[in-house]
Amino acid sequence: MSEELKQLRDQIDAIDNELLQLVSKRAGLAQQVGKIKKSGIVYRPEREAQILARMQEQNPGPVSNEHIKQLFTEIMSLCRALEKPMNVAYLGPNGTFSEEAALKRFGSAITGMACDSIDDVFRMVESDAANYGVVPVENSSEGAIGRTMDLLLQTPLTICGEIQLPVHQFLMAQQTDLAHISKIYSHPQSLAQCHHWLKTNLPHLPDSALINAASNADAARQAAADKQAAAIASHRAAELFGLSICAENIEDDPRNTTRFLVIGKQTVAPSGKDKTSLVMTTNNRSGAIYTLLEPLAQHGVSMSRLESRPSRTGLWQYVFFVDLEGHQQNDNVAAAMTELRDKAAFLKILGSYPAA
Ligand SMILES: O=C(O)C(=O)C[C@]1(C(=O)O)C=C[C@@H](O)C=C1
Repeated sequence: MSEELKQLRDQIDAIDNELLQLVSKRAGLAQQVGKIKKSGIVYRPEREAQILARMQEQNPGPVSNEHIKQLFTEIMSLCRALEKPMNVAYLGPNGTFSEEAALKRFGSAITGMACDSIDDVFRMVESDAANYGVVPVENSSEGAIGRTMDLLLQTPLTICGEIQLPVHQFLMAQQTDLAHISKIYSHPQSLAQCHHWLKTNLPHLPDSALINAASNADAARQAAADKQAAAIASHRAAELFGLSICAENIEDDPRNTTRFLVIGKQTVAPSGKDKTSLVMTTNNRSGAIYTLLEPLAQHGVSMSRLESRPSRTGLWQYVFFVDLEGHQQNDNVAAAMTELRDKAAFLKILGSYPAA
């Protein structure tokens, strides 16, 4: 070993020793914080969001902000687990984007609970079998996930956070020669998201060779059992099922992103950069939606999302899902909510939480 290499490695060893001492000291402090928390609620999304924002602001480089965020998410994950172990439910099986979203937010020091359906994720949290749930709510190219929105309307749970996950799709099979692929399994949304790529790169495949699977991970499982089949799924699914990657990032829109919500039983304090989600109905008079949006404009509250869903209680009646900038404890949002309560036929605040 050259003298220069040895000196550099000696410095890295010394820094690792210091890092270990610092991480252990931090974990000890988190344990003390855990003992002070009388409510028993360990996870504080607003505090974690503030720490991550500060670390990214102060990041001197050369490590990217994305990697700094991952590193500190993982540090907080292990500190949290020392305060109290946490169960997080998500749409399974393992290897789905929902699992990836859960790990992105909570880090790896959690017990993941893969559920069979979005309904089951809600049920697990409602019955206290899981502390939190992670559910998809919208995709940038395919739109809203209707089932999640319908369940949000009924549930007593609150939204405690959001996760934006860039969705990269991979074509995977037991071998990498595209000419040998005679069918492709995937979730219908993923097949739709890769439509153009499939037509261009696998023109020999008829539409009947594109087979719907219950999830992308299930697609990977089926491809692992059939030499002529491929699957479109996440990179993690390829690892889990021992498949080779034939093509990467095959989604038609490279900005393709899915937004997930964290659902739980707590109200989250303001972080300084928050969102508030609510659902409301009009009294069905002409101009009624204008009446509902007017208080927002008057109090200078910006709306980042407006989505309508059939109400299921009457033909051509709708419920409106609205995301606002700000926390319900902020003066302008609170004032707009007070006015909205008078004007809306029904209003439910789903939660305020740190903006992703
Ligand atoms: O500050 C707290 O409340 C802590 O419990 C510490 C800590 C952390 O590791 O910094 C851990 C869990 C919480 O979600 C927030 C922050």
